[in-house]
Amino acid sequence: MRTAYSVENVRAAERAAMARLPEGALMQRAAAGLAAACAGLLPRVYGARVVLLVGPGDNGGDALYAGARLARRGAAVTAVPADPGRVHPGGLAALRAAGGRLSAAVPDRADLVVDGLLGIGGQGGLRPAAAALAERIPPGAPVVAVDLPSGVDADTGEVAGAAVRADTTVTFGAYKTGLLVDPGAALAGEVRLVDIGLDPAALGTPAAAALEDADLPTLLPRPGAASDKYSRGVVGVVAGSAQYPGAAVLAVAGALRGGAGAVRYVGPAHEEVLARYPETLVGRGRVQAWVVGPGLGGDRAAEAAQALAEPVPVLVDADGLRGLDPAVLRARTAPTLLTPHAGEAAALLGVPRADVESGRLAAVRELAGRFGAVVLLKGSTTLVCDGRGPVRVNPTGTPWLATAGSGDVLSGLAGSLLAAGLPAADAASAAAYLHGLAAGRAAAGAPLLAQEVAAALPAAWRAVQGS
Ligand SMILES: NC(=O)C1=CN([C@@H]2O[C@H](COP(=O)(O)OP(=O)(O)OC[C@H]3O[C@@H](n4cnc5c(N)ncnc54)[C@H](OP(=O)(O)O)[C@@H]3O)[C@@H](O)[C@H]2O)[C@@H](O)CC1
Ligand SMILES: Nc1ncnc2c1ncn2[C@@H]1O[C@H](COP(=O)(O)OP(=O)(O)O)[C@@H](O)[C@H]1O
Ligand SMILES: [K+]
Repeated sequence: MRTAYSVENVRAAERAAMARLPEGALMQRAAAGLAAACAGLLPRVYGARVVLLVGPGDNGGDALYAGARLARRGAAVTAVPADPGRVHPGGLAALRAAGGRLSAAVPDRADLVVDGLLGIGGQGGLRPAAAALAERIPPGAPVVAVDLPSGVDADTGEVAGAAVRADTTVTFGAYKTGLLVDPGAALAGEVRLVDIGLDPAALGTPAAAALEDADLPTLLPRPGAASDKYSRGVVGVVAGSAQYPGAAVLAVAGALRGGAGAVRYVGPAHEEVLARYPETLVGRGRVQAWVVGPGLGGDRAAEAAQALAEPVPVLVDADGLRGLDPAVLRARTAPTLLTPHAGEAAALLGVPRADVESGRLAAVRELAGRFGAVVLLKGSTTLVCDGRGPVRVNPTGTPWLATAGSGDVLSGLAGSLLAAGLPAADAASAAAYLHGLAAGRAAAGAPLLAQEVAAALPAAWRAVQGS
């Protein structure tokens, strides 16, 4: 599990480390890691044109000390301060002593740009002087962000106004939440973590976590020698309509690949479902989890209400989410998993869709709290929140997944894992992980059909089991 921490917790761990280390040691470690990463990105350090964008705080200090190291190896280093009256004095002296120079304007050409405008001390959108420098980055120059791309909120990934788009982010001591969640994650590029000697215990509880391949084998169900189809779990799928029969087929496809022992389909599209998947049971009966919503069409609160009245885990998606009553969900004893995309989340919260897109972390937390449910918020970074532990951020996937029906496959898959007995947050995050992995493999750089995501699930499952 890759864990990320709040600024408050990172600051606390830094204070604890600083108390036992000589002054400036942490910044020197950060600068050494940063300089090494920059050197690795340059074909040759000697003679390379390196531009440092330098903010007024310690983030600028890191950039200046790293610049000094590169200058000592023969790079031509130019530092451009956002505020010439506020520059880290020690860093500036080090850069000057190493032969680096200061400039008021961003040079037109650079082999590497180091963004040291703002780190975890950034508040709100970039102020005009910093924004002006960010906008002057020479096109095509690789950009390395120091700790996080300036303009990205470290705790939420939110961006208010201008921000730096980095190819690589070198972050210190611990991942910050904003590096995992869009839009911040998309601006961070490849994130590298430099160990500066923070005590993991001093970091406290993570704010966010992302599964890795190695986490999956312990989460995914595996039938034992004595298993039968019922003990593996039966998942019921209430999906599809005359208008959207395909949603039923796709949700059943996901469910069949998800580890339950049997899939029971309830709805009008049974002929289409059976034609494609004769393995499916048809009609109501006992289940260990319900999936309600994909392709139901219109306002179908009644279907959702019927499933929610049973004391088994229920996943509610798509049309099933309309008009959901928080009081009904809060009164349930079995887990509820909601899987909205940004538009559905906005409708549930009564806010514009753009607010959810720009504040995904806040939205998923608010939904989980308000509905007393586990919430999987779909999108470019899928988030899972159970209202208690760290928010899970899904690291797999591809923009090719933004194709009709792929969410139906995800619902079936997650519901199947619920039926197999996984806790709702684990079912949701494991499903999102496998779904994204399968999509990436199946797309391989070309347009993707939702049914191909379902077909690629077994290979994704095998791949993580072998990790
Ligand atoms: N602590 C440690 O042990 C270690 C810390 N390390 C490094 O320190 C970084 C944190 O440094 P930091 O605390 O000095 O904050 P930083 O990110 O440089 O920004 C603060 C400055 O920016 C300004 N400012 C704020 N918002 C702004 C905006 N929107 N637009 C424009 N300006 C804005 C703000 O101005 P003020 O509000 O005071 O007027 C203040 O002057 C951290 O990310 C890591 O890189 C590493 O060396 C490892 C060891
Ligand atoms: N830009 C994107 N990058 C990666 N994945 C995406 C992106 N946009 C959407 N997705 C994923 O694609 C799926 C779309 O689901 P959904 O919106 O419910 O579509 P549908 O209702 O057509 O099935 C979700 O798993 C979502 O996380
Ligand atoms: K930065």
